[in-house]
Amino acid sequence: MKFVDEAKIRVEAGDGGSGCVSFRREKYVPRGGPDGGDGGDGGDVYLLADENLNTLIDFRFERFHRAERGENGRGSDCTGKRGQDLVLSVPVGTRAVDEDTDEVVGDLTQHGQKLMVAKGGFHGLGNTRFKSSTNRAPRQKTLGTPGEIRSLRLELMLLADVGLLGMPNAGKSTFIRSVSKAKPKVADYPFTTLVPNLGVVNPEPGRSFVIADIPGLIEGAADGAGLGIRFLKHLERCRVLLHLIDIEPFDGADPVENATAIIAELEKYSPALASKPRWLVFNKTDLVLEEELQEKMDSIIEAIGWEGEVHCISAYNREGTDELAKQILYFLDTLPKDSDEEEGEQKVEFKWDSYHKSSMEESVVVEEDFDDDDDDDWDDDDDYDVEVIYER
Ligand SMILES: Nc1nc2c(ncn2[C@@H]2O[C@H](COP(=O)(O)OP(=O)(O)OP(=O)(O)O)[C@@H](O)[C@H]2O)c(=O)[nH]1
Ligand SMILES: [Mg+2]
Repeated sequence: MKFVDEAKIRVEAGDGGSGCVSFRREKYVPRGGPDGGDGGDGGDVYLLADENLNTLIDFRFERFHRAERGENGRGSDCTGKRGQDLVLSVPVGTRAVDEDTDEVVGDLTQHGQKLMVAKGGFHGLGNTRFKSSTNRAPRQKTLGTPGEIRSLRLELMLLADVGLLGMPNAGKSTFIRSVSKAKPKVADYPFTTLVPNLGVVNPEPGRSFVIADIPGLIEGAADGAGLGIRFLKHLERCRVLLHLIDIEPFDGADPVENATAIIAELEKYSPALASKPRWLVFNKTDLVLEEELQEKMDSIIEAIGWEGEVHCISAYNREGTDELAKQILYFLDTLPKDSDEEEGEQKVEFKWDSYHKSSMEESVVVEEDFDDDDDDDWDDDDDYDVEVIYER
């Protein structure tokens, strides 16, 4: 089963700054030569893989991203400043696809990997560059070339960070509805959920994780009862499991038996999965009187011999759910990352240099109405047919 998070964005690299036409004008320096500086290159747009991000949710809210334009050149041989690059952080595993051509721009597979997605325009040349023995007062300059504009589709194969475990009807789907935008079906009968659902939880701006809701387990699941354990494999790559316990099952079942059954099935299925960090979450606390709640929880915890973390929520009323989501986020931060050993920035080759060559060819302009207040005729042969061979 594929879970893909997707976002469409538009990236615009900065335009190159234009060259300048200017002449040195100074007392006691007659016939000062050309001194128009070059423009600066436009900034590029990069994607940077960041393992601290899990989803593309932020890109849904902010779609347009633009790098800085290069400054124009100025007189006195001043070169314009290069435009600043724009670096967009994306989760590791993101693939960038060009929306217009469906070409894969690149995959970001490792933390720190950097991919150029739009190249900044090249700078224009100032008139100093056109100086020659036959044309000592050139009035030519070139404009900067436009930065590349690209519509991108970012795709991310989602891996759930958090998996939900529990009996049918424990309220797993209700919980995922309360903390994310996912809307799996909720109903008061067992096995409402037949296929896993993923939800993106966004407890703090710019930070999020993915939670997976799988069909409920029952006793004997490891041997095929109910929907069996075939969905447990979806939890294998989760980093935390939440075991939801219905504190007041409406069919009168004993929460202790339910909880032990789940733990037993989990251990039977895979000791590795059973040894993952796991939190106990009591749900439907609204059905129990407040003064009895603690006592009830304590007795269940004692009966199953639980020593790990415990939380209580009412998924239906959204009580304690946001708090729990935040705690999960902080806990995920403390876990070691897969890629801790292999860090380092990697640049990926950029393929579209030819794009700029073509736009460069059209961009030589001549500044005809340049206000040259020096009326001497020391070099007035308007020699405009200067050949420009643009090289970086
Ligand atoms: N009173 C109360 N009812 C809840 C709460 N959370 C869930 N329920 C109800 O419990 C029933 C089952 O909820 P689901 O979210 O479908 O349970 P599930 O664990 O996803 O069940 P399966 O998909 O069948 O495994 C629904 O009728 C919910 O309205 C809660 O906090 N309080
Ligand atoms: Mg469900």
